[in-house]
Amino acid sequence: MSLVLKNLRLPLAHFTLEIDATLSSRVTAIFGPSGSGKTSLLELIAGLRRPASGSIELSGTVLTDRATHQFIAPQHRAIGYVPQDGALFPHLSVRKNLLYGFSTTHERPAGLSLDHIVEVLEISPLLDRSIATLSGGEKQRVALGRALLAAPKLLLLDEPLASLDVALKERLIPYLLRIRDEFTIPMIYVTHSPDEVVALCDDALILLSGKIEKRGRPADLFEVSETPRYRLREQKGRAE
Ligand SMILES: Nc1ncnc2c1ncn2[C@@H]1O[C@H](COP(=O)(O)OP(=O)(O)OP(=O)(O)O)[C@@H](O)[C@H]1O
Repeated sequence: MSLVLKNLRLPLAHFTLEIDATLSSRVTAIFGPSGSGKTSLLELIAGLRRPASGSIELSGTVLTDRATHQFIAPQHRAIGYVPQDGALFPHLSVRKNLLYGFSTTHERPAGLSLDHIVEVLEISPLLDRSIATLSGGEKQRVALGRALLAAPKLLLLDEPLASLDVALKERLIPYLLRIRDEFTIPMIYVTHSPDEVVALCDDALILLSGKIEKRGRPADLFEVSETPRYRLREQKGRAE
């Protein structure tokens, strides 16, 4: 996967988002303080917003180019976007939420079946429950499952663990590691947490007032005082 963000500009309330970067890692972190433009950047990539100038190309396909007036609508980008709140349909069952993404796609790589994703995310006991009855962590797993079932070429995750308590975060990290390692879907992962960057990501962009302040390998950008617990749990094959 190669995501080329070329001279992208998007004026926001207090600054202009200005990004020029090529992303090609398995998991790229976008890290930065609140209001630094992380969600706005994901929305540009998803096609929910249009840049004032610049272009976005995903593995050779132009998604947006202001100069040539090209613009592929969000539903035709093959990009899975899990916004901060998960955006599930609250009145539908877990199964129906999962199948919503499933029914809109045609091509399906091996492994991206309903049964396999339900197994990986351990959500089979939840299938007939309504979304309204789920905990925060269960909803996050269903939102991930729904996005995966649409067989995206790229998965955008906006602070998927932000609203969860520490214990639940630790329980969900192994599921994200499984997604990273079992499916070959690259991810862009927005977070405020250095721990999550180090546990999950191969490349990290630090955003400040809409500009890339720093970029590098997570271990070079963040101090890790001890081996992350997340990794140890994954190696034991535990994902409770
Ligand atoms: N539609 C908009 N028009 C103008 N300004 C906007 C718009 N949407 C967001 N902003 C502003 O742009 C800045 C960046 O917002 P954004 O949501 O991208 O930040 P963020 O880094 O994702 O923040 P958080 O970590 O709090 O979610 C903020 O100052 C926000 O108020």
